[in-house]
Amino acid sequence: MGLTIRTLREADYQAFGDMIAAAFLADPSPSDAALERPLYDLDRVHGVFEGAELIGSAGAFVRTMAVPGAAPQPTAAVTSVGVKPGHRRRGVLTSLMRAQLHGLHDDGLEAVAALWASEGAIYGRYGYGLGAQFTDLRLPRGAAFHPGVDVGADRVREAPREEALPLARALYDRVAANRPGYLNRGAAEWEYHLADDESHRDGLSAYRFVLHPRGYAVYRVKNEWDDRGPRHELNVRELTAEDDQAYAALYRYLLDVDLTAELRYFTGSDDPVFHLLRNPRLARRSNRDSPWVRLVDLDRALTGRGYLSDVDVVLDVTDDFCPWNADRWRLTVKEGEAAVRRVTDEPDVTLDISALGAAFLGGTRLTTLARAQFVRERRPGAVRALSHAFLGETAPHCPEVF
Ligand SMILES: CC(=O)SCCNC(=O)CCNC(=O)[C@H](O)C(C)(C)COP(=O)(O)OP(=O)(O)OC[C@H]1O[C@@H](n2cnc3c(N)ncnc32)[C@H](O)[C@@H]1OP(=O)(O)O
Repeated sequence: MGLTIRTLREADYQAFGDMIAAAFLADPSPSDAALERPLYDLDRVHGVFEGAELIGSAGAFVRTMAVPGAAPQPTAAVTSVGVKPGHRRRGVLTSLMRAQLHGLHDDGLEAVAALWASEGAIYGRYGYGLGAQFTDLRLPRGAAFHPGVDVGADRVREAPREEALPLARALYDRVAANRPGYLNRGAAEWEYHLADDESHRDGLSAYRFVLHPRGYAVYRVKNEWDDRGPRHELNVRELTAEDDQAYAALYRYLLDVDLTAELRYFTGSDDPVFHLLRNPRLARRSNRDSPWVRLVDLDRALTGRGYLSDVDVVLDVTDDFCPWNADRWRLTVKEGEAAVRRVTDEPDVTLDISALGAAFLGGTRLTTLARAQFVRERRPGAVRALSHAFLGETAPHCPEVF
């Protein structure tokens, strides 16, 4: 039977939830389906049907994402990608990715798409590059800071969710725009991000909220007792602060919670807490990939971010999946202003669109990608100059999975 592809309608929502659950080897959850419904604009979820049966989907939330040196950019936050078991390796995902990326290009709203990949080998073929890495960080309770650390005198206190959430939201809005990789969050996104009924806790406690006048943290506790007593694990969901003193004060508080043995936090790869420690070797860190970034429209994406230095290079870009990007482009950054135009000049650098996606948030160096043979230099010095211009002041990080 032939396959058809179209965007979803309200009547498809239940089948969509059931199909995604089946794809992720989970059981359908009516409460999750209700929680997630406000997040979706079904016009932006593509479905593949075999006859009347929905067998695959790919959605995109409309969000903005902070980028280096410029205002946040509208970003397609790609989500709910799945194909039913039994229908795989017949090209369904490829047809979904094509419909989605070509649709985004036609709509002209978002020049960039980003996603969290379930498996690392899936999205490179569609022009996504590894845009950031996050760190699974573990610190032992009580780990001391170096003697120069100032945690200030402001009180850090715990507060009920109803009191803490509005303050956390306001604070997040103030800082997120300047943190590459952070997404804007409306009420529905906050509800989803901090969903706290039993099924979301994975055996851990309810969320606890910690407030500082210029920051907040949210954590859960995994209870564990052994023959030497309590060895609870404090799982930080989010720690956000407006300045370095508040940041250090919140970490100090979390590191000193009685009964715990270890703090665990999926944090940014350059989280400065490593340098706050008197003995940095106490930190155990392992890095993972995500989010992955895809330039939907190269010229709009590259002019929508800032650059660390001026540069003038001709890029020869390949893009098998979105052919409108495959061309020679001159990127000129002068006094912080970027211009991008199609040219026929000899190229300085040859690269695939996925390398530009990887470098877009300012965390993955193009010089590193050149050493990994994703980027080829045609004019000596061109990759170094381009790589420097792309760097951000901090490593990008996306503190939420979408
Ligand atoms: C943003 C997100 O939501 S990430 C979540 C992605 N979803 C999941 O992981 C749920 C479980 N998995 C699935 O639903 C499916 O296996 C999918 C969506 C990953 C792939 O769907 P399929 O329809 O089987 O993919 P399709 O047949 O179009 O494959 C396209 C290519 O990708 C490759 N591919 C597909 N899945 C994988 C994978 N998990 N790892 C490596 N390669 C893969 C295929 O081999 C094929 O390669 P080829 O073009 O060289 O032949």
